[in-house]
Amino acid sequence: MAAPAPVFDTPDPGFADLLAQRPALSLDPMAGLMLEEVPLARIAAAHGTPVWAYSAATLRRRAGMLKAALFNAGLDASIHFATKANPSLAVVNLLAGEGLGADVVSEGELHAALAAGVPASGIVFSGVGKTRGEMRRALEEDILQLNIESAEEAAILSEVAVSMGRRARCALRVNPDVDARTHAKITTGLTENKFGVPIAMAPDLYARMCAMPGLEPVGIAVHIGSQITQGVASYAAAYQRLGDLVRELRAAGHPVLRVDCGGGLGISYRDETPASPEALAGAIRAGLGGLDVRIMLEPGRWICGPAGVLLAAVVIEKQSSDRRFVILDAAMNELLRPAMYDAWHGILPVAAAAFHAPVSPADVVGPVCESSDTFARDRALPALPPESLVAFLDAGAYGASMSSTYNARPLAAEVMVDGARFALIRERQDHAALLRGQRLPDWTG
Ligand SMILES: Cc1ncc(COP(=O)(O)O)c(C=O)c1O
Ligand SMILES: N[C@@H](CCCC[NH3+])C(=O)O
Repeated sequence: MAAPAPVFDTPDPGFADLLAQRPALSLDPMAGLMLEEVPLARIAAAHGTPVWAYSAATLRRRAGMLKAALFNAGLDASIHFATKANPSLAVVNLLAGEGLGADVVSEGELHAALAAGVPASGIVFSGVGKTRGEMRRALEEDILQLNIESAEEAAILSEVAVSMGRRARCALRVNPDVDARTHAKITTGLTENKFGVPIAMAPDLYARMCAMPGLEPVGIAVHIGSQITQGVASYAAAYQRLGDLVRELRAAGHPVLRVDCGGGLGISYRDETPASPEALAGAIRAGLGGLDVRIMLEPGRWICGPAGVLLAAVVIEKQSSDRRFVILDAAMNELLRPAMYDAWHGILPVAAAAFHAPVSPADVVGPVCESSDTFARDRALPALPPESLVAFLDAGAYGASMSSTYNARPLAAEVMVDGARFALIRERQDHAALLRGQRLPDWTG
C-alpha cells in the first residue's frame, strides 16, 4: 500500500505566494521564471536538465544577515558554513570570500573546503565517527578544532596526536537533551540520538580530556537538530545549559575559550515561520553572553537552501485511472528530501504562460524505479507538455550534496548565477564517469 502523503492543515501556497517570498526569483512576461537576472530557460538550454542553479546574491545576502545579527547582538562570533549542505567549490569559495569558515564532517569535506579556499584556521571538524586517518589529516592541516563526540573518541584523538608529536585543539560536543521539535529523522539533541555526550557526563570527561597528553580542549559544542522552525525556545534551553556548563568547567579550573552553538536554523519551504537570525543571536546572548567566550555557529541550510533551485524537464504526462502523473527527468537521486523526509518543496513552472493557465492536481514523480521517487502529490499544476520546464524551490541545501547515481543516472550539472551572468560550476557527469574505476575480474563473463 502506498505510504500516506503528509497531511497539511493549510492549502498549498499558490505560485504568486511562492514567488513573493523568494527575492531571487521573479517572473518575466516574456522570458518566464528568472533567477536573479537570468531566465531559467537559458540555463536549461545551455546546460540541459536536470540542473541545479544557485543565486550568488542570495548566498551573499544571507551570509551578511547572519553576520550582522551576531555582530548587532554584541557577540564575538565566527560562522562556519556546514559544507554538508552544499559542498560545491564555488559555493564554499563564495562564502569564504564573505569571511565564513567551514564545518566539515569527513576528510572529503575537509579536502573540498581547503580546495575552495577556506583557511585551515577557519575549519571545524564535526561528526560522530572520525577515523584515525581523518584525525591525522585534520592535525596535519592544523585546522581550528575537532569536535569530540565521546570519551572513546577523545582517547583515540589523543593517541593519534601524540603519535604525531602534536596536541589536538578540540571541543567537547555535548548532548543537552533538548527537543528541537523538528522531523524525527533530523533531530540530534536528545539522549536517544547518537550525537555528543550527555551533558551530565561532560564535566568529568572534559577534566579527563584536559589531562590527556595529546589534547588541548578549547571549549564545548552543541547541535540540537536541523530545520528548526518552532521558534528559539529549544536553542535558548540548550544555550542556558551550555552557559551553566561553561561556569562549572571554569570553576573547576578548566579553560573554555569557545562555544560552538551548532546550526539548524530552519527555512520556509511551504509556510513555516522559522525564527530570525536576530532571535537566534538573542538566544545565544541570553545563554552565553557575558561569559567572554568566542561564539561559533555552523549553519548550513539557512544560508544556501533558499539560494538554489533544481530545474527539471517534463518527460511525459501520464493519466492513469484516477491520477495525473507528471514524470520529470529529475528523480529522487537528485532531490532525495521528499522521499527521505516527506519534505515539501515548491514547484513552479518556468514558462510565463503556465503561471496563468488553469491548474489541476498532479503527482510529480521521477523516472526511478521506486514508488518513493515522488516529489509531490496532488499539486495544483497547469498542463505541462513534454520538455516544458519546472523549478523545485529551496533546493540549495541537501540537494546536490545528497545526490546519488542510482539507476546509473549521472550526477546533474550545477550552475551559479550572479546578476545577469551565470557560470557552470560542475559539469554534468557522463556515462564514462559512471564506469570509471570499475574492473572486470577475469573470472566473470
Ligand atoms: C554538527 C552539525 N553542524 C551543523 C549542521 C548544519 O545543520 P543545518 O544545515 O540544519 O544548519 C549539522 C546538520 O544538521 C550538523 O550535524
Ligand atoms: N539532510 C537533511 C538534514 C540533515 C542535516 C544534517 N545534519 C535535510 O535535507 O533536511
